[in-house]
Amino acid sequence: MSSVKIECIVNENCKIGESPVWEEKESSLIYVDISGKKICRWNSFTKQVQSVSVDAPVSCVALRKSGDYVITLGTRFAALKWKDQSVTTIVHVDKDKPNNRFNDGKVDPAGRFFAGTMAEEIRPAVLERHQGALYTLFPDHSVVKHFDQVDISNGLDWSLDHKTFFYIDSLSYSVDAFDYDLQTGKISNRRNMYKLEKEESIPDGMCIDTEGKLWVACYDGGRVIRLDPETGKRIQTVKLPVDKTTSCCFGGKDYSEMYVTSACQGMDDELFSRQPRAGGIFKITGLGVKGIPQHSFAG
Ligand SMILES: O=C(O)[C@H](O)[C@@H](O)[C@H](O)[C@H](O)CO
Ligand SMILES: [Zn+2]
Repeated sequence: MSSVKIECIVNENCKIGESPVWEEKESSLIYVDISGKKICRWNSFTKQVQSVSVDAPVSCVALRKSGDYVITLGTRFAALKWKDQSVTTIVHVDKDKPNNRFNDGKVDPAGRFFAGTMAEEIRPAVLERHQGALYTLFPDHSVVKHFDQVDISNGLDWSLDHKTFFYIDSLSYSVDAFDYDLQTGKISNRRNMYKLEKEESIPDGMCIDTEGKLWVACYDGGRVIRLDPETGKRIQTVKLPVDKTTSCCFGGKDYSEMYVTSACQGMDDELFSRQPRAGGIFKITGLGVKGIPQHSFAG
């Protein structure tokens, strides 16, 4: 019955590919290579990748209402103008933590940019613990810290009714839920929604589909899993030909395709020779579900 097909659409070895975002107006997939320090744009018509190099780890990219993009660069929220390849700092966070950098981020349904930080890794998943925090950049460029003590700030998306915020601190091996107040952007009432099984390894990026189910990329698990937040159960597993799957988003025509980023940093030669597509970008078709367009930062 299943006609799930997986294709490597960008056969380049991102060190840490992350933050895939479908940009409808360009029919393109935007993503970053965190330690490769670049923002990339894959055009679905030409199949070509353009990129902008920056001077620090760039951990996520989001669309901006006024056009162009917002990014998290080192410990800064910044604006990126694609044409002139110019980057301007909006706000600096974690100023007292020189070893920190931002990690995953996403824009909420009201146009606020959420992103969290972490200590720089010594090697994958090995880092000074509890150094990260979760922040929101509001459209007026003010910043709020929601909580700290985070290991690796990841995941994040909102339920379709905007009443729940889903979040991952990777080293907790769980997907958490919060109550969400869309009016204020406040989160409360943290609880565990799903605990990863051993072979699923480390939860990383995630996205929601039009049925309200969550798709989580499993770092070192070589898969994306589909979770039902109502029951806290896994309902589907899709395996990929690389272990270090980092994040996922829906895109393409009608948002019926899933795009998955991956990483190769920290792999030894033996593993790399068995997984030469590590760090590539993958497209999954035939899932039979669709996603929703990403929100744009309103500031
Ligand atoms: O992509 C990210 O979110 C982090 O920046 C990565 O470094 C991995 O998640 C981490 O290595 C897994 O533990
Ligand atoms: Zn991540």
